[in-house]
Amino acid sequence: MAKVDAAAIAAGTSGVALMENAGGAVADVCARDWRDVRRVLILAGPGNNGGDGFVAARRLAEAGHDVVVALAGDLASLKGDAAEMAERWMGRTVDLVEAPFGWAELVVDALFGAGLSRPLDGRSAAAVRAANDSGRPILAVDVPSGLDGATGRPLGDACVRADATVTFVRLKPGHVLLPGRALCGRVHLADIGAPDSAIAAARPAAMLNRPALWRSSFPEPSIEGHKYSRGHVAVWSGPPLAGGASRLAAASALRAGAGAVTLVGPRPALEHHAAHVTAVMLRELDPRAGWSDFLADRRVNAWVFGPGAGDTEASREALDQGFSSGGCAVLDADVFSIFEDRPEELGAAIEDGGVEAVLTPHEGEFARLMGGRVEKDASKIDRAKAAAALLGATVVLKGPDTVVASPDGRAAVADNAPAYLATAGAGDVLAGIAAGLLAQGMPCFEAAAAAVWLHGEAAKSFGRGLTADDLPYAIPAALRALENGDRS
Ligand SMILES: NC(=O)C1=CN([C@@H]2O[C@H](COP(=O)(O)OP(=O)(O)OC[C@H]3O[C@@H](n4cnc5c(N)ncnc54)[C@H](OP(=O)(O)O)[C@@H]3O)[C@@H](O)[C@H]2O)[C@@H](O)CC1
Ligand SMILES: Nc1ncnc2c1ncn2[C@@H]1O[C@H](COP(=O)(O)OP(=O)(O)O)[C@@H](O)[C@H]1O
Ligand SMILES: [K+]
Repeated sequence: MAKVDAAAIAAGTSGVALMENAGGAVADVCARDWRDVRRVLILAGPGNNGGDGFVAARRLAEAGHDVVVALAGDLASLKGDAAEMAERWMGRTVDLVEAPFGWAELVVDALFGAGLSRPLDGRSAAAVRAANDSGRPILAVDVPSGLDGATGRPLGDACVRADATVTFVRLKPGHVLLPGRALCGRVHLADIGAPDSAIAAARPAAMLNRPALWRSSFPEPSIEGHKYSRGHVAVWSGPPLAGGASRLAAASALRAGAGAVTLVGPRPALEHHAAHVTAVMLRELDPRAGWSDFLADRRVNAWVFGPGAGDTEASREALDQGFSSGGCAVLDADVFSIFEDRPEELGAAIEDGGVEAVLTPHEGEFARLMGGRVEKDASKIDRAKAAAALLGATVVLKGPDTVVASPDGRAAVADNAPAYLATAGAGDVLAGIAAGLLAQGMPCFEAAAAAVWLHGEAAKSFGRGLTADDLPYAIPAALRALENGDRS
């Protein structure tokens, strides 16, 4: 944002004009979201975030509100645009320690924004705690004070827990990554007049995972097609009594539009599968020919390995055969145990086999696979990107804020998964959807991002009470939402 602001100013929009628009947007949200509120307390910090607070104070007072500004530090030490805005504020200013929380009906947090560089301490930390404990609604300016906008994590113990946040120009990672997203409340994005050329000057760290990112490569069934032209997915089945995971993946690949899906495994496992599946095909693994022979069949376009696979000699051998067969693969679950603390070897196997791979670890599996190779304090976006670069594969780092990262540096963050998607087997469904899309020819990053979005929409369409068994049945509703262009 510093780059965008600087480029906007260089292109002729003054810093004061940007700040006026920023503070004005804050005042607009106060008036719109808190219609009946009259008494507004504004906590103003020592930098430009505080400057936005002074603008909001003036604009709210002009609109008839009773406003008090509680300033951290003294007026004389304000600089630049913030000093200018403080000068234009004619109302009451008190010291931060005297902030009248009991009097206020709404608190505007303009203490620290993008410039926060260290944990809050002393009076700022005390004011933040008092604001959180006051029971008054809090509207944060840019980011809740104490939150690191680049990572979505508080820098220290004290952090504002806002009911809403007004940010400017573009969302920051901290507005979508957890716990930041929860600390921001409702997020409003305001245009403050930074020209597009200024925005283009800064490369975004990531995009929100929305259909616009991948819609153009989403597969459409062709009237001239047949089941195999819609793609054939092979799912490796583990041993009997661990078959649920691979069955969920297989059913989901079919629902995502693959023309055919086959579960491949030892006969005792297939006997269990046979009691459950109908449209999914079953193929007994030929111990002499093996998994690679099945994959070599030209009609297999994507394979899934990991859900319910087991970390056994047989599955290690099959995984090796998979790598040497090449093709598109979704690697999940037990693959991360097999390659525990050996991501370089996994990356080499992917590269040597010429495999187009999508890896879908949750945080625990990610830590197991990567060992200490990725800096744990880095943002979830940067951790996923680092792993994608090291592995030469698309990495889907799952959770409430699933990040999809490509080795080419692109990243997308999902914000559409409902909390009740955290249910056993949901990850197996995601692996299956991704494989179904890969088999239909979608490139890895796009297939993974589309799968994550459909997974979240499917869960939402079903609602609470969702189990992973329900998820494949909910995929058609997500596909309809996509078709109807509900989201952009
Ligand atoms: N033209 C623009 O740029 C626009 C900017 N806009 C607004 O400006 C905000 C960014 O402003 P900013 O860069 O001045 O940073 P801000 O968040 O106010 O804090 C910096 C001050 O805090 C201090 N400080 C840091 N950590 C601290 C700590 N723990 N405890 C105590 N002090 C600490 C730091 O001191 P230092 O670290 O240098 O010692 C510095 O004095 C942005 O979020 C948006 O709201 C909009 O108006 C649009 C136009
Ligand atoms: N709090 C949450 N909110 C929304 N989605 C979540 C949350 N926690 C996990 N998920 C999603 O649920 C799925 C769980 O997958 P995973 O951890 O592999 O479980 P399993 O191995 O049981 O299938 C992932 O897609 C993940 O993104
Ligand atoms: K703030």
